[in-house]
This record gives sequence, structure tokens and C-alpha cells, in this order.
Amino acid sequence: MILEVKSVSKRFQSGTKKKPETVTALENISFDVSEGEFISIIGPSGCGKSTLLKIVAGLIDASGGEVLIEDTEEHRNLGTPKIGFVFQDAVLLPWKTAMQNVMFPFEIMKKPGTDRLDEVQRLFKLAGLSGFENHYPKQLSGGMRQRVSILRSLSYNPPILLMDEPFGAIDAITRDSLNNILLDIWQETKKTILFVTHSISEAIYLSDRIIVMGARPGRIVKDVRIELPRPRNDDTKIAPKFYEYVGELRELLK
Ligand SMILES: Nc1ncnc2c1ncn2[C@@H]1O[C@H](COP(=O)(O)OP(=O)(O)OP(=O)(O)O)[C@@H](O)[C@H]1O
Repeated sequence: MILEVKSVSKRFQSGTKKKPETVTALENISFDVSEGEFISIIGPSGCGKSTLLKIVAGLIDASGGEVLIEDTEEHRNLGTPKIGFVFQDAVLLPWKTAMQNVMFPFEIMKKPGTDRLDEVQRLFKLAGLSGFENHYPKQLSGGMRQRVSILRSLSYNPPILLMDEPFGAIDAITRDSLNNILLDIWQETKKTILFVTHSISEAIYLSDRIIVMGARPGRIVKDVRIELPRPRNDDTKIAPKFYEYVGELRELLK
């Protein structure tokens, strides 16, 4: 088990000083993640998906429960973060090239990162970005910028990648190709991925498991195992079993 989420809850204080209100964003969330799994989290707006990812990343504290992340020898020695985070917007630094953006985490960590350069070059190739290393963000399409931000999150080789609706703002055709690139990267780098999406078909296409959440308070409704063969491709999307999963998930999200 690389990651264990144990009875996590999160309450936010909102409202006014006179009339304070408590929003229970997450209640009693528990699930385990095995190394190398691709897990999607899906659920209605406001059910706490982003909050859950932020708690797993350690960006915010839970009100109750705990998140356990396996401490590997490699990462103890390297002293690099065990988690990479990809947001909906690429948030690249406009004055830095694609390569400089990808290597930026090392600047923050005050490490040279030179030992990762060969691997980063390989990732550029895998992401279809060879030849664009010296381009600036404004010279890249939205889909390319998002690929650069994925490479940035992988530059320091974290075992776990958290992705919060990374393709939400991308057109449907580009999104299909980004899904295939992401699966290639996942298969090559053997990362464990937690992926938040609003798209049922995207979740089915990518995942080994889909955690379906419900709102108010945010909780897990069902953990669905996706037993479609890999590697996934266009045939996956016309398989009868794919449509069965679509039906099951639509029903759960009603
Ligand atoms: N910093 C905060 N202060 C107060 N309430 C918050 C805060 N962050 C999130 N919330 C509330 O917690 C709940 C869960 O929010 P969250 O953004 O995690 O949901 P989500 O499932 O990611 O939504 P979406 O799908 O729309 O992105 C919402 O009701 C939201 O208003």
C-alpha cells in the first residue's frame, strides 16, 4: 500500500462573525491505494474532490483522520517530495522556457537536478514535446502547456501524482490525445495517480478504479473497479463493458 486515507474529515468555518457556519466538506473518507494504481475521483461539484487532493498533498490539514504515505528508501535519501501536483491551469512561468519550467522545482529545492536531465529529456519525447524544450509558454498551445506542467510535476520523480481536473479546460479532441499521452507516461514511469475529473468516460478510459463521491457532506458512495483490458485505445470506448460502466456511474451520480 503506497497511500492510505483513513477516516478523513474536513470542516470549514464560513459565514459571518455574528453568524458563523460550518461546512462539512468531507466526512469519514477512507480508501487504500496500491503502488502503480490509476484512480479517478468523480462526484458532483462541491463534494470535496479538490479538498481531498489538497489534504493528501499536505497543502491543507484534515479536521480528523489521517493520510499515510509509504516512505521509500529512495525518497528518504533524495529528500525530494513524494507528491507531484497538476492543477487545472498549467500555471507556467511565462519568462521561462518549457525546459526551464520543467526544471523549476529543482530551483525551489536548491538542488541542481542534473542527474534527472536524461529522464526529463525522455519525458519530453514521451509527451510529444521533443523540439519544444526552448519554446516559451506563449509559443505553445493549451494542450502543450498542460503537458509541460505534467512533466514539471514529474521532474523530481515523485512516486505519487495528484491531478485536479488537468484537462477540464481543454477541447474534447485534444483531451483524447492528452489522455493517451498520460497513459503512456503512467505506463512508462509506473507512477501512482489520483485523478479528479467531471467526465465519466474519461474516468473509465483511464482508471483501474473510480471512487465515486456524493455531496453534503462529501463522502464515498462507491469504489468501482474498472476491468477493461490494457493498453486502452479507441476500441476500449466502443466495448459493451465500457457502456455498462457509463450506465452504472451515471446511476450513482444521480
Ligand atoms: N477554504 C474554504 N473555506 C470554506 N469553504 C470551503 C473552502 N474550500 C472549499 N470549501 C467548501 O468545501 C466544499 C468542497 O469544495 P471542493 O472545492 O473541495 O469541491 P469539489 O468537489 O472539488 O468541487 P468542484 O467539482 O466544483 O471543483 C464546498 O462546499 C466548498 O464551498
